[in-house]
Parts: sequence; C-alpha cells; structure tokens
Amino acid sequence: MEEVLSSSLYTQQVKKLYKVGELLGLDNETLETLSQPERIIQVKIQIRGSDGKLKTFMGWRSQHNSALGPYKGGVRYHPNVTQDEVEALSMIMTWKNSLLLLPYGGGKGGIRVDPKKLTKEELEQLSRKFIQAIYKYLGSELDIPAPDVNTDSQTMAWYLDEYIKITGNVDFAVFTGKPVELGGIGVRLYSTGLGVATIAKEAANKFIGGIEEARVIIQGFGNVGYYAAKFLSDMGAKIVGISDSKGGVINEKGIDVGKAMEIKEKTGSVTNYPEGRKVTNEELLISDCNILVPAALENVINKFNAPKIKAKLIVEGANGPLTADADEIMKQRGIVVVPDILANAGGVVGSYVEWANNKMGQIISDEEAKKIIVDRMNNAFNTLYDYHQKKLEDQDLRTAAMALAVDRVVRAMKARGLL
Ligand SMILES: NC(=O)C1=CN([C@@H]2O[C@H](COP(=O)(O)OP(=O)(O)OC[C@H]3O[C@@H](n4cnc5c(N)ncnc54)[C@H](O)[C@@H]3O)[C@@H](O)[C@H]2O)C=CC1
Ligand SMILES: O=C(O)CCC(=O)C(=O)O
Repeated sequence: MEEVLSSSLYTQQVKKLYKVGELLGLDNETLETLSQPERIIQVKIQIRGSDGKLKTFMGWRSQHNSALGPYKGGVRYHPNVTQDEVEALSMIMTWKNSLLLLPYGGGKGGIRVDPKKLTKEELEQLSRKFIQAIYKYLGSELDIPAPDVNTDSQTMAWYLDEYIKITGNVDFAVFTGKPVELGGIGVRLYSTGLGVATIAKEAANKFIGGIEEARVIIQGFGNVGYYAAKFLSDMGAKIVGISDSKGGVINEKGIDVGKAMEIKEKTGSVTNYPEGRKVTNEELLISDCNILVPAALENVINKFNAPKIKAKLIVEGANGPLTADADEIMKQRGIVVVPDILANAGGVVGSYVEWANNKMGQIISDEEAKKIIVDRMNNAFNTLYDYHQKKLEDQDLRTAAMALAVDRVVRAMKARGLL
C-alpha cells in the first residue's frame, strides 16, 4: 500500500501523459513543458479562530496551461491537499477542457484544511483570505475558479464578494458554481452528476447491454456521487451500493437514493441506511455490480484492488481514481474505464454555460442549460468512441481521450508559437 501512497497523483498523471506522448510522437521538450504548470501560487492563510487563536493553513492555485484560454477549474478544501495534488488536478483540467472543446486552459486550487473542524464564520474568513492572497491572478479572462471537494455555491459567493471588494471590478464571471442570485445557474449544482449519468448510459449501451436494471455501485455520496446516483436511478439503473468517508452500504434489492440522502443529512452518514449490509470503502469497491462509479477521491483503485474489481464498466466520477497500474490491469481484464476527463466533465461544461451567460448578460433557462450540457457530453462521447474505434482500438479509452485532448493543446501551442 505504501507504494501507492508514495506514487502521487502527479506522478500518475505524468506517466499517463508520457504514454500518450509516445503515441502522438511528441518530443521530450514538449512533454516536459506539458508536465509543468505555467504558474503555481502558494499562499499562507491565517485566520483568527472563534477561540481567539491564530490558525494557519497552506493554499495553492496551480495554473497548468493557458494555450486554449483562461485557466479553469475548481478549488478543494481537504486535509490531504498538497501542491503536488493541485498541480496534477490542474493538468487533468487542461485535458478535460480541451476534450470538451471548451475555450479554457486548466487550473485547480486547494487549501490544506479539514473544513469539518471549522465553524461557518471561520470558513468564511478562510475563503475571503484565500481570495485576498490570490486575487491578482484571477479574472474572467484569466483564471476562473469553481467548486470542488468540500466547497460549494456559498464558498463561491464569499469569493465573489471579496474579489469585488478588493478590485472594484463587478465581474460576476470570475467564479462559476455561484448561487443563482449571483449569476449562477441552477443546473450547475447537479451538472457533474448529470454528466456522469449521461456518459454511463452511453457507455452501458455500447459495452454492457444498456443501463436499464444495470447494478451500480457509487463510492462517495457528495455533489458528484449523489447526483450521479439520482440520475442513474431515474434512468432505470439499480443503485446497489453507496458510501461516504465513514463507510458504505450494499443492498442487492436497490437503494432509495432520496432516502439515503435524507439519512446522510440527519445522521451524518449513509452507513446508517437501514436496509442492507454495512461495508468498508475497500469492500465496496470490490463488491459485485455491473457499473462502478468512484466519485470520491484519487488513487482509490490501484494495483492491489484492481485484480478484484467485479464491475465490467468503470465510470470515473472523481478525478484520478485509477492509478496508471490499475489502468493496465483493467485493460488486461477487459474492463472498460471511461476516464475522468470525459465522465465528470459535465461540471465544467455547466460552468462554461454559467460563465458565457454572465459574459453576455443573458438569462438562460434550466432546460436550455441542461440540453447544452447533455448534448455536449453525448457529442464528446461519440467523438471519443469513433476515434478509439478507428485509430486506437488496441489502447484504452483514457489513452484515446488524452490523445485527442493533448493533441488539441499542442496544436494551439504551436499555432501561438509556444512550441
Ligand atoms: N463538484 C464538481 O463539480 C466536480 C467534482 N469532481 C471530482 O469528483 C470528486 C468528488 O467531488 P465532490 O462530489 O464535489 O465532493 P464532495 O465534497 O461534495 O463529496 C465528496 C464525497 O466523498 C466522500 N469521501 C471523502 N473521502 C472518502 C473516502 N476516503 N472514501 C470514500 N468516500 C469518501 C465524502 O464523504 C463525500 O460524500 C472529486 O474527485 C472531485 O475532484 C469532478 C468534476 C466536477
Ligand atoms: O467547474 C469547473 O470549473 C471545474 C470543475 C472541476 O474542478 C473539475 O472538473 O474537476
């Protein structure tokens, strides 16, 4: 296990990049450039706790690549955030935005903090201080943050208010995932989960005979996991396993997603769901199902548990849930993996709709926004599927998706004279 933990998300991503680079015939100079973020901002954030004591946290914003447009990507609050992780996540954003043909480069931010240990007032202070520290590097044409793990529309509202106070620039498009009263769109809240379900349905049709009655296990019951479960359930799939950081529950007869959320809200965990058997997250991942959706954190499927996975299709709700070794094992075992840069891209597509709406001063209906997201996800899936079939059938879907994405970034860099 130590090997997995020491093999960081960044190392995993660089491995995947070099594999694709070889297929595309990219030289070492290009690959080295693509491995490094263009800018990484590290800040010390200090807040006065409600107990009167000074509390210190480290935060980062990594701006990986801007060849295709302003940096775009979320900010996470988590006790395990590191510079390395944020750099890797910003690289993933570059490929994701490129694959979905969005006018964005890739960025990501994070603060090393356990938000469960802070009061709401402390979280607000922390969020405002983060913006005070990095505002010079943000802008609706420069870098556009959004929610990620443990951040939400309230976090974006604090960010926006602080940004406007400091700069005097009343530009609501600097952040996405905002409350609707502040230029947000209702759909952004669930757009990542909607995208995961949309892609799972397409992939299920192509690879495992359809989504109806497919038995699905979802790790993580936050923004991505909950909405993915809800939409998959609406599509006729049977959710047989769910989990959160405290553990999970398996019920072969099917889990009522709405009831599970009520229980999580009331008791703090889905493990208190009354019907079914309690499992650890490790057991959950290797339990029997047709589709597995890891929607929590990275590197959870690695060379130790990959040989035991029972699903025939894995749809990556989280960023980087499979290590490079796990990818190889899945390929050998004939298990299809739909990569994060496609599967969870509904979030950033939703953000794009919000940003464009703010930029144009328009009001889009939820129905229109939803249609744009679903259509773009379906188009991206079909483009990838055809490209995989025609050009890279002997490779996995991630390699094909990254090949499309990296190629677009390299062509943009060449056109701009950056390579
Ligand atoms: N929020 C968004 O729009 C997007 C999020 N993502 C990715 O999806 C993943 C989840 O993000 P969100 O749902 O936004 O976060 P969240 O903070 O809303 O939920 C995270 C969930 O994972 C659970 N969790 C945490 N540690 C765990 C562990 N060790 N084992 C099992 N479960 C654990 C939490 O209890 C919670 O249910 C992350 O990888 C994130 O980067 C990707 C695209 C967009
Ligand atoms: O909505 C966004 O800008 C980015 C969401 C995100 O962080 C992700 O796709 O991983």
